[in-house]
Amino acid sequence: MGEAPAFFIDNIQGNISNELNLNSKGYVTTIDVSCNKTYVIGATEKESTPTFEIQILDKSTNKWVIPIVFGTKPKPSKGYSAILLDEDRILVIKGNSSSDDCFWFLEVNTAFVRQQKARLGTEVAAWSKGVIGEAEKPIVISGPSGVGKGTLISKLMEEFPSMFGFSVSHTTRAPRNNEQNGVHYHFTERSIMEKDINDGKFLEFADVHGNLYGTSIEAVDVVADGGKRCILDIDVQGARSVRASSLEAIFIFICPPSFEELEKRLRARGTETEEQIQKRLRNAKAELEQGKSPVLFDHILVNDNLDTCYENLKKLLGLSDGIKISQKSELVVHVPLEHTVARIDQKIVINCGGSELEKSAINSFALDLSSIKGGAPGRTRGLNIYAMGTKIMG
Ligand SMILES: Nc1nc2c(ncn2[C@@H]2O[C@H](COP(=O)(O)OP(=O)(O)O)[C@@H](O)[C@H]2O)c(=O)[nH]1
Ligand SMILES: Nc1ncnc2c1ncn2[C@@H]1O[C@H](COP(=O)(O)OP(=O)(O)O)[C@@H](O)[C@H]1O
Repeated sequence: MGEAPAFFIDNIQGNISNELNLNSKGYVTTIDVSCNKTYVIGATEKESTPTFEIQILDKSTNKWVIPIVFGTKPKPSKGYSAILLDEDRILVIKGNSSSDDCFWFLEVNTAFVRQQKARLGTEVAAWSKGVIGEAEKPIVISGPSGVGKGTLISKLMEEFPSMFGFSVSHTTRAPRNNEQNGVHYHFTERSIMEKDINDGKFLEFADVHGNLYGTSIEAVDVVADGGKRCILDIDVQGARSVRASSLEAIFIFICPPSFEELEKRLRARGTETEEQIQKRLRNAKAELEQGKSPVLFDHILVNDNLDTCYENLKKLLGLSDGIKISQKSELVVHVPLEHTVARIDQKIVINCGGSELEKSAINSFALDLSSIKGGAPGRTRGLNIYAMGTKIMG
């Protein structure tokens, strides 16, 4: 069992404040990581915009290093606690915040951080927001161009608007007449997308029909943040990449009743030139071969009659017996400015103090980190909260 104080310093003196260039309103926490590095996490209010800054003191050389920081930073509060977990990430608990915004992880030696350190040859840290509970498994839908993936997904989203959200992919292809940027795709340039891929922002990407397509980690997280189940419309290569990633999903392959029917639909849609249609049909042959793989896909649906196929899709998603009621708890825990934290194995005990009793029904609870998943550059999910030995969230 270790102990970490909840502390904030409102009058910083000496080398740390000089190096961090904090003004008098800054708040700073130091954490020793391994035996030779001290991480200084400082919240500043430069030009009235609060921000977090990070510096590392390498005790072996006695030098300060400013790391490249990935991920979305938390908005600083006036007090926070920090506790090192397994030498690879620091849990930062924001005071005066509720549980949908108070748990953040500063990753210092996770696989993602090590990968970026090796790529950039410099110190790297990465923020990841902690989220209570787990998101429902995303649904990956693949199949050749023109088979009806988009049509089926639109039907599902129309019938169950509060249940499903679409993962908006990035692509380098030009928008079609009816397509809106940010709704159907994020239309982008290859050089920008390649940089973001290198920065680790993509869950998967692939060259499809001569253009780059990819699912950003943010695209999937945004849907889960809204309490919805994410649907991905991606090609077979992308499905394979997601299968190999840490994201657990359900994989569905949509087949045409025949190759001739596929060609007919593609032409009837009227969105591609003859050259593009030929390219899509050539690729469809390979995709139909790979789509038969039971290792890759959990379900195969033949889209012959649209209504029948849609009913079958709903059936395998457990939706044919009416709308499923969301099991999400609405309970939110408040962590006050002054609190203490202590670590017991994979649990962090947060004591909010007696004075907060009236504000919060729970004045002491345990944050269970034994099932955390994901992490930078996305959210860290699977946190659970228990009050006085009783599980209340997650
Ligand atoms: N790997 C991958 N494939 C994608 C992504 N977004 C779309 N695709 C696939 O790219 C292919 C072409 O999509 P699109 O240009 O919209 O044409 P359509 O399938 O004929 O409607 C389809 O197989 C999509 O499933 C993505 O983010 N990643
Ligand atoms: N079962 C079906 N029978 C006939 N036409 C279909 C069927 N499903 C989809 N379509 C039509 O086929 C075309 C291609 O469908 P679309 O959803 O755009 O395919 P994808 O997203 O897989 O490329 C569209 O014009 C759509 O209306």
